[in-house]
Amino acid sequence: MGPDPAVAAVRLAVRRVLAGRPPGAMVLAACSGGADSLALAGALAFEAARSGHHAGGVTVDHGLQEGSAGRAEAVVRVMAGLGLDPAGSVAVTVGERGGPENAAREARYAALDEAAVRLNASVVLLGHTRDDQAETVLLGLARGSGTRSLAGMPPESARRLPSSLRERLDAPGAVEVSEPVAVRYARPLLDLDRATTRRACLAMGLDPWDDPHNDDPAYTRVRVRHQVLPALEDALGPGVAEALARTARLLRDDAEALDAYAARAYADCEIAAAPGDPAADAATAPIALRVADLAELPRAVRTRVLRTAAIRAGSPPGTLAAVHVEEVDRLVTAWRGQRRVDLPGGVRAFRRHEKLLFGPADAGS
Ligand SMILES: Nc1ncnc2c1ncn2[C@@H]1O[C@H](COP(=O)(O)OP(=O)(O)OP(=O)(O)O)[C@@H](O)[C@H]1O
Repeated sequence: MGPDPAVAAVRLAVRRVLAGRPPGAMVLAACSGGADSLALAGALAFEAARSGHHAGGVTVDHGLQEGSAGRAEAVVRVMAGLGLDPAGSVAVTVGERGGPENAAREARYAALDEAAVRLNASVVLLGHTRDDQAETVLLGLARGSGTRSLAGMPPESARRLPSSLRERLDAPGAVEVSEPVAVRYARPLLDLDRATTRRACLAMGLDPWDDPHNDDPAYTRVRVRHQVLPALEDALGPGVAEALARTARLLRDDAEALDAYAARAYADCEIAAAPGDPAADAATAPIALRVADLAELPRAVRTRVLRTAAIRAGSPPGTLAAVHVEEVDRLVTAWRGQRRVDLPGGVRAFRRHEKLLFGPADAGS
C-alpha cells in the first residue's frame, strides 16, 4: 500500500524542488511547528534521504509569547526525530518597524538568511500553501495594488543579503560560502491547500502546533482567512481560493513580461553622465532619463522605469508607493513647469528641460 494521498502530494511537491538541486546540496526546511511547515519538514526528510541531498531544519523563536523558547526546542526535537540534520533554533529580537507582523517577518527572514549562509544551504523551503496565496491576493486587491503585488508569492525567489551580513561574511575567519550574495527560497506547497498539509501531518504521526496568533482577529490576514474567504466561498461556491491562486499565477507571467520590457526601456531612456555636463552631473543627480523616450512608453512600462530610477537613486522599495510614482510620472506627462517631487529616502525627482533627474533631496533646487 502506498502512502496516504496527502503525504504523497506533499512529498511530490518537495521532490520537484529537490530535482533542480545538485546532489549533495544542503536543503533547509523553515519550520514553525505549524501544520504546513511540519508536513514540509517531514516530506523533505523523506525525499532527501532518497535523492541524495542533505536536509536540515531551522525554527525561529520570535520570543513574542510565553514559553516560546521551550516550544522552539520541541520543534527542534521533532525535526531531529524526522532525520533533519542539523536541526536547530535561532532566537531573534523582534523590533517595531512597520507593525508587529512586518517586524516579525523581517526578523525571521534575517535569521533564516543567516542560517542558510552558515549552513551553505542551496535553498530554504517555506511552507506557504495555496490558501496563503489566496489570502495574499485578496489583501492586495483590498489595498488597490498593482500586478506585482497581486501576483502573490513566487514559487522561487532570492533575497539579497543585507550589507551587514555580507560584511560579516567578508571578515577574516568567516565561513566560506559558495554564493554569498543572495539566499534562495522555495515554496513547494503553493499548489496544495491547508487541509492537505494537516491530513499529511496526521498520516505521518506529526502533531502540529496551532499558533494562537493564527486565530487572533486583530490581524487582517486572520480576518481574511476566517471571515472573508469563507464568506466568498459561501456566496460564490467552492474553489475561490484555488481561483485566486490561479489569478496570482497568471499575473506573475504578466508582471515578469512587463518587468523585462521595462528593463530594456530603462536602458534606452537612460542618459549616461557625460563628464562636465552639469545637467547630468553624477554628483548632483546620479540618474538621468530622456523625457521624450519616456513619454513614448505605455504607462505600465513607464511607471516601472520611473520606479526603478527612484529605487536606484536610494528610495526604499518598501515605502515607495504608487502615488509617489504617479507624481513623478506627471513630470513627464503633465509638466506645467512644476520642478520636483520629493520621494521617500531623501530622494528627489526633478525635471530639467528634456531630462528627468533623480538625486538627493537637495538636488535641483
Ligand atoms: N517561527 C518560524 N520558524 C521557522 N520558519 C517559520 C516560522 N514562522 C514561519 N515560518 C516559515 O514561513 C512559512 C509561512 O509562515 P506563516 O506565518 O504563514 O506560517 P505559520 O502559520 O506560522 O505556520 P505553518 O505554515 O507551518 O503552518 C511557514 O510555513 C514556515 O516555512
